[in-house]
Amino acid sequence: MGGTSLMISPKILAINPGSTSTKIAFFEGDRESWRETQRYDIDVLKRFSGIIEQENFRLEEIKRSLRAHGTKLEEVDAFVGRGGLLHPIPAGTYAINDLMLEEMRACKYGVHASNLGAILAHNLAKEAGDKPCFIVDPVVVDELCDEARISGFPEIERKSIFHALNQKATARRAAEEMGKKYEETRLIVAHLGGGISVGAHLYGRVVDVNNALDGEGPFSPERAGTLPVGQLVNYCYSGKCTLEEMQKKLVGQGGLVAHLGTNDAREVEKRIAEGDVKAELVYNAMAYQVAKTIAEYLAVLSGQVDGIIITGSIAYSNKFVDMVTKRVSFIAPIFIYPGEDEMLALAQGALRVLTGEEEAKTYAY
Ligand SMILES: Nc1ncnc2c1ncn2[C@@H]1O[C@H](COP(=O)(O)OP(=O)(O)OP(=O)(O)O)[C@@H](O)[C@H]1O
Ligand SMILES: CCCC(=O)O
Repeated sequence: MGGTSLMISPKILAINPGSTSTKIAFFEGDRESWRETQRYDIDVLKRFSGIIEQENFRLEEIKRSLRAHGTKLEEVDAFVGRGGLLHPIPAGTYAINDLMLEEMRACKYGVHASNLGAILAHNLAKEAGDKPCFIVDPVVVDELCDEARISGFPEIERKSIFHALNQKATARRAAEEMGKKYEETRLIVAHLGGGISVGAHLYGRVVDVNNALDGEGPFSPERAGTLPVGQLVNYCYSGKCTLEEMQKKLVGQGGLVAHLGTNDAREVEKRIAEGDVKAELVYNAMAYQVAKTIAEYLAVLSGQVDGIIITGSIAYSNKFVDMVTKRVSFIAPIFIYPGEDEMLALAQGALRVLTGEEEAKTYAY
């Protein structure tokens, strides 16, 4: 990959692939010049056997978008992609390397749309003239404390898989609002999206967090969350469904989808407003589980918490946020940051390296 010389206001292209879309944003320094969300028709995606097979298709779509915005590939100084499922790693900005690309392509640690982030960023960087390319705070960021790794079943160690990019970015933002450095704060961050992750941030490290991809934590619009394990085991052996069906029931078709047939929190609120009692109970239960998980981390942080951050798209809902905050506002001041700004977080991660504030880390496992 190209060397990284110090730059004042580098032009950065950030790429964030989701399961049915790719978000692209172009920055000069940390100022966004344009952004686009490319949404793909489900019938078009069906032509591909999996996420990785969509590489060339998405690449061409990104180039089309660059042309439409009058941005030449060669004028981009650096490329940054959302990182996917890799070996567990500390937080930070990583230079994209061959090992990472190989593992993402092979889906060695699992299939996730963000596996394409590094692959797309690398392709574009090469074509632009071997420019620097990075991933930032991928979903496998692992800063768990030793105790948090231990489950009561020695064959199974707890893992850290969560919305690291947005959790870290919003934690930094709250710290700044408090006039402190992120590394000086004790925070609890709840990311409420299609998946839900709640993390305990102790002086800049996420020392405990629910594994949002693997049946831990609150249930979410699409995921089942923590389940009574004995009943789960019995269900798995009941012959009622195959392994693949079970995996889908836990991630993708769990949570609100399983109870109410929709993953859309806005639709659920509409039904509640129309008097749907079941929708109300399930939605209340999701908020109850989020609040309960936040309160668990009060103990992780020994009762000293500077702030609770509520973020992700469901944080746009005053109704849901109120249901959570009424149970946890006794703990610490609440910061509400609706949505996520993963694009800015990606650009800022690249920028910290390009301006010399941080050194790019090397992925080597
Ligand atoms: N304005 C809003 N008010 C309330 N809920 C919303 C709003 N916008 C989106 N949501 C809900 O947020 C949830 C997640 O939607 P989103 O599009 O953010 O998914 P995602 O990007 O796949 O999630 P993740 O953050 O886990 O990656 C959905 O249930 C959606 O209905
Ligand atoms: C687990 C972090 C990302 C996701 O929810 O898919």
